[in-house]
Amino acid sequence: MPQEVLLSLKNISKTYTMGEVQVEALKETSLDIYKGELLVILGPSGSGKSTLLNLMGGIDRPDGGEIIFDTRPLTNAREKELTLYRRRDVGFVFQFYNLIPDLTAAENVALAAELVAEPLAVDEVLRDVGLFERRDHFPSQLSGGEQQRVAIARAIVKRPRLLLCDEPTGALDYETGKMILKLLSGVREKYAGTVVIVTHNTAIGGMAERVARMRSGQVVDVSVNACPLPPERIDW
Ligand SMILES: Nc1ncnc2c1ncn2[C@@H]1O[C@H](COP(=O)(O)OP(=O)(O)OP(=O)(O)O)[C@@H](O)[C@H]1O
Repeated sequence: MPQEVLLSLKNISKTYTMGEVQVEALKETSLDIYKGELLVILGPSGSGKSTLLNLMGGIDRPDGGEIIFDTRPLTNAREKELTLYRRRDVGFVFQFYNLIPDLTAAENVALAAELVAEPLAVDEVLRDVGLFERRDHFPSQLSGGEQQRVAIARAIVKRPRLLLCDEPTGALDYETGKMILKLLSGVREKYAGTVVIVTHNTAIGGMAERVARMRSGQVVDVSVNACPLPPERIDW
């Protein structure tokens, strides 16, 4: 059965200008993301992974090319439309959690829930990530792994159609990193979402259904993983 495309990036370019210097972060590159898949994007530092993820999530706009979410073109969308896309359709998980420090775990999640018409129940999601008991703790009272679990809860409470994770294990030790990958895999199964993970850690590619590899601003290879491994079986 042909797979349906959720997000299509066609011939995307992005150049950053810093004073006199221009950095071509993406060079006419293309990638489709299928509905319901777990896609891992691998590449060395500076290859353009985060830039691509930010464009996917409507955080930034390309200089050239086309981005289509389902049937909606995002490339020339008005700012308001792009804001609604970010709020309703996309969940983000970043390397450094980005929680609001003076809100508790539950309040961080509840704030995100307010952005959408039909969120999941905050307490249910906190249970899913194993943090219900610590719902009234502030980020500074939580470990890195726990903060990342709150960040995942905050992302999925909106029931996003697309969950974008930028180096979600990058700041965590091996065991905690694996626990976070297991959690991402579990929430994806429970909520049947589409998940994209960007990382330089090639081992994480083992759990993906497809792996896209980036080099120097381009997706240079996309491969299908016939037997994705459960997160507990990957090693680095
Ligand atoms: N806001 C910005 N301003 C200027 N240059 C930028 C900006 N963001 C990214 N770049 C440059 O664009 C290129 C691609 O960066 P990007 O962060 O997308 O790569 P990456 O593969 O995610 O790298 P890393 O794994 O180190 O995060 C790099 O050369 C980077 O220095």
